[in-house]
Amino acid sequence: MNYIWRYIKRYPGLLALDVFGSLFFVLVNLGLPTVLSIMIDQAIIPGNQSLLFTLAMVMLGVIILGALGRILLSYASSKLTNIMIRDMRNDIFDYTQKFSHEEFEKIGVPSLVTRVTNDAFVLMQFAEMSLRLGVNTPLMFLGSIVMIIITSPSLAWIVAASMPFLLVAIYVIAKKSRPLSEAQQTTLDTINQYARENLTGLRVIRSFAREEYQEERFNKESRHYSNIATRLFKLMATANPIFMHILVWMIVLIMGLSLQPLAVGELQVGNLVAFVEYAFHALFSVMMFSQLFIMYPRMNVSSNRLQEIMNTEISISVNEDGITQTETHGYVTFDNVTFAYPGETENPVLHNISFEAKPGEMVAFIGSTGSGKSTLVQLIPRFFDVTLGRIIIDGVDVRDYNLKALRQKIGFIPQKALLFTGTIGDNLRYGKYNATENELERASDVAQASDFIHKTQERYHSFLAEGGTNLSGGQKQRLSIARAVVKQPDVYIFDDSFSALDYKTDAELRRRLKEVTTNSTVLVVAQRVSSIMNADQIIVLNEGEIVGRGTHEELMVENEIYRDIANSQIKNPTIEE
Ligand SMILES: Nc1ncnc2c1ncn2[C@@H]1O[C@H](COP(=O)(O)OP(=O)(O)OP(=O)(O)O)[C@@H](O)[C@H]1O
Repeated sequence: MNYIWRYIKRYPGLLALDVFGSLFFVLVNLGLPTVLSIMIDQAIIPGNQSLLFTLAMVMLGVIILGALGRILLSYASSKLTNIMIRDMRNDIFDYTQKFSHEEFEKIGVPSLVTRVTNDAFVLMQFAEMSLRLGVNTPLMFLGSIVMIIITSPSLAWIVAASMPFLLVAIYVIAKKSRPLSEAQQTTLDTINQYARENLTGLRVIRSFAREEYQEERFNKESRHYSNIATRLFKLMATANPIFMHILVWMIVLIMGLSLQPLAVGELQVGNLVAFVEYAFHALFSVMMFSQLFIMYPRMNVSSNRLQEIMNTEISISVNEDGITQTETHGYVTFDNVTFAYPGETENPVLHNISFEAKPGEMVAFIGSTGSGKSTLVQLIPRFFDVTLGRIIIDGVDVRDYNLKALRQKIGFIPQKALLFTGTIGDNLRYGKYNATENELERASDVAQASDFIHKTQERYHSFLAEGGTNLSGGQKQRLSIARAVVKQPDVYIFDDSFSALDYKTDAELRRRLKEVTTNSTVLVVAQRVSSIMNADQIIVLNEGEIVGRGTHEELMVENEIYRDIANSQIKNPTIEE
């Protein structure tokens, strides 16, 4: 509730309008039974036509005012909830932008999506309901109780006696709904996860002919969700008949016990009608308010899930006041770096890594799969922070930089090329939004991407489908390399980014890259010896440790692991450039 209130109180004007609409609505609705009572007792029964007409006009006026109050209330509550949810979603989105990989892994991307969409929607429903019912139902209840006592104190106990039945029913329903709501949201996370996996992994699923397995897995979870939802709906559906039952019994009791006071003239017919109406309003207010109470656990679950995002501590801060300028550009030093993935401190995946690289140099990393090559280079832009030791760029520990300034220095080309929806030009300008077409042309030329770009009808204006699915793996990799070249970073990091290229293109691309990287440091993770044999320094990793370093020629003589890797590949004649 606090979480919703934090957003709603930002708009006091709309909140005041909501309260005003509620007050108006309550006053008008409390007035109606009294007008009706006067109408029956003083106009209809004595046959006073002119008073009847006057009171009918008063009633019409009251009804119109009531409708205006309701319109005002609906306007204020829906506008306020819409603004609230917009602000809430924006805040979450902005906050998650600052998340490091650790935070994303902790919550999980599918769960984040469910939270921002579904959980936020639950909060929106609750907020709208609270604004619509939160003020007018308690007021209506109190007002009705006062009017009940005024109208017929001798019958008031019947209303009081009905209340405990109503309150117990509300409590039981709310209590039972909480675990169901929790289970519902968690199941939705899993459904979302399966749907994502299914859509992104469509080709693999089809090639392994595992559609049925996927379907079964998805259907199972879907059935589970549907079962929970049905139980929840059934529970909610029982609420209304129970409430109506209590209401009807109360009215029957009032009618039965009113015969005696009516007979002796203690009670007028009009008063009785007004009394029944006030009793109805009192119970109905509790019933309406109970909807909030019943929905509260569900809202609470969703609110906790959203607050969990906002309360997640960001392990790698943006460091706004960090260093933004350095004298040199591109000097990289690993000083005794040890790294363990968060939560796995017992088993570091990198041990005591030290090396240096300077502008104009190419340092390459090779080793068996899982030896820690990708992890090592991901520490430079601080996707994760080192556990022990330091990484120094241009004389400054990476943790002391303003994060944006640090990443500005780096051109990271990931293992899996990722492009965004938009034109080829938009994608190439991702790291330098004001790059000219000439710059794009040059970068594409270096990245061996010009040929296929020129073959497209609109060249740099050609549209790429989501994730670049209308391109081949090699084309995506070349565009991803061109994107980094456009940025002209101080440090290039190629994380196995040549793997989808044929040997000839790979060799030509590396030759051309030299032209644009004379003042930059190039770090290359590779599986193919041919991609790195011209490196100034090759670092051989094994199980997270450096087990060899030197040039290709030196390592071929001195290092058995390197020699084994190279020999297994040199059997392929195309390796020779
Ligand atoms: N996000 C992660 N959380 C926990 N452990 C991880 C994570 N990513 C990688 N690892 C582990 O870290 C080790 C090194 O992985 P890394 O991806 O750096 O190896 P690599 O040498 O780049 O392998 P490859 O050549 O197959 O890409 C592996 O044992 C891997 O299981």
